[in-house]
Amino acid sequence: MLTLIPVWAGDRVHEFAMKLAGATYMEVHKAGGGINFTVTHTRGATEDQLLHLLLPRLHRMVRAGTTMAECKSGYGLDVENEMKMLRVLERARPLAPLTISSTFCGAHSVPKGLTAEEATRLVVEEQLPAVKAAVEAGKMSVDAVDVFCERGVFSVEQSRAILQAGRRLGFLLNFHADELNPLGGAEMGASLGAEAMSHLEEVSKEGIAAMAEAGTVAVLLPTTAYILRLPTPPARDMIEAGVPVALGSDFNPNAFCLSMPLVMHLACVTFKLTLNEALTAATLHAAHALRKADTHGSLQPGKMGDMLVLDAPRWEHLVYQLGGADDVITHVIKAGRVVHTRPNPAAPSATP
Ligand SMILES: N=CN[C@@H](CCC(=O)O)C(=O)O
Repeated sequence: MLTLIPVWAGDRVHEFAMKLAGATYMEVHKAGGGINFTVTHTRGATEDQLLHLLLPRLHRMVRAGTTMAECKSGYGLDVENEMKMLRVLERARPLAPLTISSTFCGAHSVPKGLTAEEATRLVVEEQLPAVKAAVEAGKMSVDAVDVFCERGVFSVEQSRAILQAGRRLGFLLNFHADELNPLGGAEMGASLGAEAMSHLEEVSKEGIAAMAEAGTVAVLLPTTAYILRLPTPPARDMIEAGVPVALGSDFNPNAFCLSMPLVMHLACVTFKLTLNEALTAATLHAAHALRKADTHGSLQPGKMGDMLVLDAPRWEHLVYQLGGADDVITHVIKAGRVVHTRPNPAAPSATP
C-alpha cells in the first residue's frame, strides 16, 4: 500500500478552499502556491521538526492497515533540502512499524528564480549525484527517481533527461505522467522501461499499450482525482490491456488522506474497480510497483508476514464501511509481529 509525499510543513487548507471555489490545481501552482508554498515551509523547517510531523502520519497509516509505503521527497528542490527530506525518511525507518521505500523527487516543481531547463540541469548534475553518493556511503537507502512531467512543470524531454540520468545511477523509475494533460509521458516512460507511473488521468490509448508492453505498473491515486475533480483515469482500459494497476493514497498537502481502505473505496466507486481488483491493486500490484513483490504484497511462504486481522464476516467490510477502517481492523501485523491493536477491545463488534 503505497505512494505518498509525507515529509512537509505548512498545511494548505486555504488552497483547499480556493479549489472548492473553482480554482484549478495549475492556477494555484502558477500563482506561486501549491508545491512551491510547501517548499517554502519545508525549507524553513528543521530535520527534527519534519520528523516530528512525519511520525504521527506514518502511525496513522499503520492504524489504517498500511505496512509498506513509498515515501517521496520533492519539497526541497535543491541539494540541501532534498537531502534533508531523505534523511528524515531515513531517521523514521526504525521509529515506525512499516517498510519505507524512498523515492527522490527533486524535479517535483521548478524552484522560484529558475527555468525548467536550469532546474533539469541541477537535478541531473547536482541532486542525483548527491543522492547516489549518500546511498553509496551507506547513509541512506533510496530506491527510485520521480519527476512531475506536466505542462508548466517539466516537459517530456526534460523528464526523459532526468529519468535517464536516474537510470544510469541504478534507480528505479516511478514518476508522474499524464495527470493534467495528455503529453505522451506514458509513452516516454515505457520507452525507458519505467517500473511505475502515477496519476495517468490523461493517458492515451497508445500510452496504455506501451505500458502493457513494457510491464509498467499504473499507480492510480483516487484521492487526487476526487479532490481536484479531474476526469477519472481509464482504469478499466488499463486492466483490459494487461497493465497491472496499483493504488496509492497520494498523501500530500493537496490530498490529505492516510487511509488506504478509503482509497480502495474511492477506486471501486469512481474508477470502477471490483473489490477484488482494489485488493490486488492495494497489495500485490503496489508491492510490484516498488519491485518488492518477492517479499511483500501477499501471504505466501517466504514473504514478510504483513497482514490485518478484521472484525467482520467478510474482508470486503474493510472497503464497504466508508471511513470505518479503524473499527474494522483489530490488529495490524508487520513481519509477523503485532504493531497495532484496536483500542478498547471491549467495544462492540464493528459488524452491524
Ligand atoms: N502532482 C504532483 N504532485 C503531488 C501533489 C503535490 C502537491 O500539490 O503538493 C501529487 O502527486 O498529487
